[in-house]
Amino acid sequence: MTRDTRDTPGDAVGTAAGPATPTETPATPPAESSSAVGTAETARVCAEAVPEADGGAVSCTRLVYAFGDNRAVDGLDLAVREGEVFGLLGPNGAGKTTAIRCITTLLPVPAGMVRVFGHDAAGERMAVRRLLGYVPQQLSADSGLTGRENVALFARVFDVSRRERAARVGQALAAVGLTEAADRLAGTYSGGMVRRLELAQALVSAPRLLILDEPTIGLDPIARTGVWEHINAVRAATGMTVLVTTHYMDEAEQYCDRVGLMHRGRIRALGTPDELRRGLAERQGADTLPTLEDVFRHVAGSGLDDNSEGGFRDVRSTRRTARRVG
Ligand SMILES: Nc1ncnc2c1ncn2[C@@H]1O[C@H](COP(=O)(O)OP(=O)(O)OP(=O)(O)O)[C@@H](O)[C@H]1O
Repeated sequence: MTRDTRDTPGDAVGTAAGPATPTETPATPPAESSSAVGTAETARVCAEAVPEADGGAVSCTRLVYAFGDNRAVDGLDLAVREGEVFGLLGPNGAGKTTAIRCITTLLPVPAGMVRVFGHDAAGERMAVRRLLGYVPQQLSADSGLTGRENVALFARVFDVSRRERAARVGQALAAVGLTEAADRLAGTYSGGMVRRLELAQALVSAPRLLILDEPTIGLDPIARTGVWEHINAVRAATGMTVLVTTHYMDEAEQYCDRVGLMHRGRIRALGTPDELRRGLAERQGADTLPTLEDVFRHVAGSGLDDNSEGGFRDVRSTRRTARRVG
């Protein structure tokens, strides 16, 4: 198990480390993206894709983030409501991770606006970081430490008081079902246990917003279910908001209150999984209810077929993530 240097624990919890050094040029907001799938059909499906006025957990307004000429996030409007599980779906290279890294303050906000519980991610970075827990795609646990030591490390970075620390670490481990394995080296954990350990690391600060970037990638179905059960149990107990990216449509259907289908840097459709499926069935006059994947294909069109936005880097990243938890 190796550590990926793109997301260190400091990055992941976002208190000690500054944002990742940008290797990109700031972008200006797009008038209207040339890459947009700008059909009337899309416009109808996207009718809801406008941020709510206020009071939400996360709000992105015309967020743009570019790597050189590549607008990874291209005028993103997104509103996540307090207390919901919101799924950000999209093919490789859709811009999900980049958007999330702007929301977590690990990347700057070159154009547009990002707010987390009303705090400006550009101007109030520390306030934003204090409110969130983040499980990145890349490994954020150290195989040479025990589960308890890993979570304790995050508790220190999060500035959990020394008096409370041991109890909070124990609670976080218990919340993800790792009490018995807590004093074993993380290097001996299964893929599912590693993911639950990373969940405990993110939960130790009792965040109001938990952000998970592909939390179940590379896990078998039982381990995937286990991760979700623990997320849901914590959410039920605390009322925290969850923002999750996933490629798994079945997970989105089962566990997300609402989903945003992202493609080429923007949300192309937004709603509950059921609303999206029924909406497409109505538009197509279909007798049977389409799947969420059908909705996605309808919205993203041919862009999904060749994964045109997701090149070598994206595939490599996905495989590496899958391998390291497998
Ligand atoms: N550090 C980087 N340097 C250059 N280009 C990048 C970098 N990170 C992302 N990109 C590019 O930005 C675009 C969006 O990538 P991003 O990782 O945000 O997509 P994603 O939807 O999260 O994909 P995946 O599902 O594979 O994680 C892609 O074209 C990608 O190649």
